[in-house]
Amino acid sequence: METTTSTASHTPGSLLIAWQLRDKHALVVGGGQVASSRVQHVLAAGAKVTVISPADGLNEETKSLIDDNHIVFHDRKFLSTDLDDADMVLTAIDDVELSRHIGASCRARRIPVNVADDPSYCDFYFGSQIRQGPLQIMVSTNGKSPKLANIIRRRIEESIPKGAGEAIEKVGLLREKLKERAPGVGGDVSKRRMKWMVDLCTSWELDDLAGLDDGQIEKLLDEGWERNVVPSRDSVY
Ligand SMILES: C[C@@]1(CC(=O)O)C2=NC(=C\c3[nH]c(c(CCC(=O)O)c3CC(=O)O)Cc3[nH]c(c(CC(=O)O)c3CCC(=O)O)/C=C3\N/C(=C\2)[C@@H](CCC(=O)O)[C@]3(C)CC(=O)O)/[C@H]1CCC(=O)O
Ligand SMILES: NC(=O)c1ccc[n+]([C@@H]2O[C@H](COP(=O)([O-])OP(=O)(O)OC[C@H]3O[C@@H](n4cnc5c(N)ncnc54)[C@H](O)[C@@H]3O)[C@@H](O)[C@H]2O)c1
Repeated sequence: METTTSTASHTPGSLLIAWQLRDKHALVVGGGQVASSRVQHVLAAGAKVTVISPADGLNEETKSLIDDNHIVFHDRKFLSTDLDDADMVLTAIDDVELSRHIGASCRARRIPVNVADDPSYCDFYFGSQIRQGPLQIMVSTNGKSPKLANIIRRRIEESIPKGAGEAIEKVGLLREKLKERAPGVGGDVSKRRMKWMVDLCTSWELDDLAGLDDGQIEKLLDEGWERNVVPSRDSVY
């Protein structure tokens, strides 16, 4: 009898988004190794971070994160009132019952929550992450295999072009200046801006974009944008 195999998954995936957490309140419950990784992730997103854990349960990394950053730290066990001003909750405690209780309370209050290692209580999962300046890459296996996410992430990391982060930074700067020269949303101005940016990004090498300084950015705009052409790298450098 013939059998068919399929690699297609019938369960849906997850929504991959870059969540803007700047100045929002992120509550981390726990102070061990997993908590320290969560704290680093939410700090990198510019969140206002609160950590709840008895001080004698903090590992060295979490301790230094608390010492070196603007983190509100409460040296005690979790209280339900801790959820009051939280925009996001991350639990990383070695108490499954309490973790689930916190997960369920967050759901009831519609606060997005991640309960480490307990997928059915998570509104979102963490993934294996790469950050190089403004470049952010996350590998998710949608809960199927965190270790493989880690391995695949390392391979991707090795293959990222060297100047990628710097190139993105410079193009970001250029786009800001371009929007100052040609402000407005939608319509012809947007169309022209987008076409010019696409042409520039596709015709220049990443390294050349990465090497742009402020003066060259101005030159690119004066001689390129204003004349509606994409100048060669050599004419700008
Ligand atoms: C990616 C990473 C991000 C991070 O946490 O920052 C992450 N787990 C990492 C490592 C890791 N976790 C585990 C191992 C042991 C080996 C293995 O099982 O593979 C290793 C590897 C190691 O330790 O080396 C055990 C584990 N994890 C979960 C369960 C429960 C279950 O599967 O039911 C169990 C079984 C517990 C048990 O058996 O008792 C659940 C989750 N772990 C997730 C994320 C979410 C899904 C991610 C995805 O979609 O792929 C999800 C669903 C929820 C969440 O926690 O957000 C980080 C790697 C970061 C990096 O190195 O780059
Ligand atoms: N997703 C992952 O990558 C991953 C990896 C390893 C472990 N885990 C899970 O994450 C959880 C935490 O792992 P860990 O290695 O950081 O644990 P850990 O034992 O090092 O730390 C537990 C922390 O919880 C704190 N804590 C305990 N009870 C508390 C309470 N009532 N209120 C506030 N804080 C409290 C302790 O002070 C301690 O800081 C475990 O449940 C583990 O299964 C997840």
